[in-house]
Amino acid sequence: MTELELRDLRKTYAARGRPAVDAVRGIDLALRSGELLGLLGPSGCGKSTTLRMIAGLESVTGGDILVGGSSVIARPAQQRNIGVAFENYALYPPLTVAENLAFGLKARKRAARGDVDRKVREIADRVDLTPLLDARPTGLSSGQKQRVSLARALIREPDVLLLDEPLSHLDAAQRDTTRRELKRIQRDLGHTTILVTHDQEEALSLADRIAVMKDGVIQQLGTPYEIYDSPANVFVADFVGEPAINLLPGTATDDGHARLSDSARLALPVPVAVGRKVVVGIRPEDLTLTGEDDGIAARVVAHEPLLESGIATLALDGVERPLVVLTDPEVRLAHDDRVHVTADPDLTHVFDAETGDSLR
Ligand SMILES: Nc1ncnc2c1ncn2[C@@H]1O[C@H](COP(=O)(O)OP(=O)(O)OP(=O)(O)O)[C@@H](O)[C@H]1O
Repeated sequence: MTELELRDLRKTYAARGRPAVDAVRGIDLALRSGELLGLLGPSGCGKSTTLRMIAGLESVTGGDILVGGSSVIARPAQQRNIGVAFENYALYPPLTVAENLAFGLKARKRAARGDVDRKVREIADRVDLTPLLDARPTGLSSGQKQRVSLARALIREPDVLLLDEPLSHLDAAQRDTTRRELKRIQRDLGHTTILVTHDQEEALSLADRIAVMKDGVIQQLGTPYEIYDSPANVFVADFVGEPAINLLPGTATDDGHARLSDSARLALPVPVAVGRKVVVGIRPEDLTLTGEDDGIAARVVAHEPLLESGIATLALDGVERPLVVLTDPEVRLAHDDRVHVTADPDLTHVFDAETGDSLR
């Protein structure tokens, strides 16, 4: 299959009478053949612009896009052999599923009728659409529409597959099934794939590697574990993880701690210059309630006992921000209970308060 490479890719939207928008500010990415890369970031970070530039639907301000080692920048969309499954499905309502799939093929090149029918049947079989070939899009569920959109992108046997928020319109149950199917199909067919999403769960569960993006810049590139376990900065730490990581401002002390308030201190994982302003990050699942006198004293603000684990919101003495802790299922807490909480320094993150960069 084919590698995809983005070299210093840039896009500035410039419209007369309006300030220019630097939507993508120099992206470098190299995808291995068959790799699924998640491009993850909040609304407006430049994900869709990047996807549209790769597909050839948007002009490029600077940089290059290479498919299989050759630049495709001068080629119009139809000549790039890149399949896109759009978020809104972009299906033609008057056409049947089979006709929607065939349309993708015919639009590209004049193909013999028999060939088209064969390819439609093959791809329908691959993505479990055979029973729906004569249905029209309006009668389909969101998950089924998503599969048609995917099949239409795949029927052209693209070198590169682009998935635009593939699960965002599905309900929770459909999302799980579709996610598993998507992964299976992508693995089976081995397409080099970029999945654009604002949903961290979608990226973490599907991607081989994730590029976290903000303001047109990639903040961190790594495996889901690397991104989750070693976030490069406060933005990545905060964006990835549910419930979100606790981020507490503090000052480094001379004995390897961060002072959060007169009574609250946390051990730091690495030496930090005394007096340096830091932000300490601890994920809710990396905190432990002790009930005894070790750790930091806290007051329970709220506790949501859920099935697999509970979520406790605590107030630390003198600390403005609440501390969220994942609790064991058997734990029962009431408002205003006094508890103690400890953190393992190995699982604690520390960031520079000014730059937000990790100090680990
Ligand atoms: N055609 C356009 N003209 C001017 N500015 C644009 C245009 N398209 C996008 N932008 C701006 O470029 C930036 C990046 O937008 P883009 O749609 O790529 O982000 P995104 O991460 O995909 O967000 P979303 O998930 O909301 O689509 C935003 O500030 C957006 O307002």
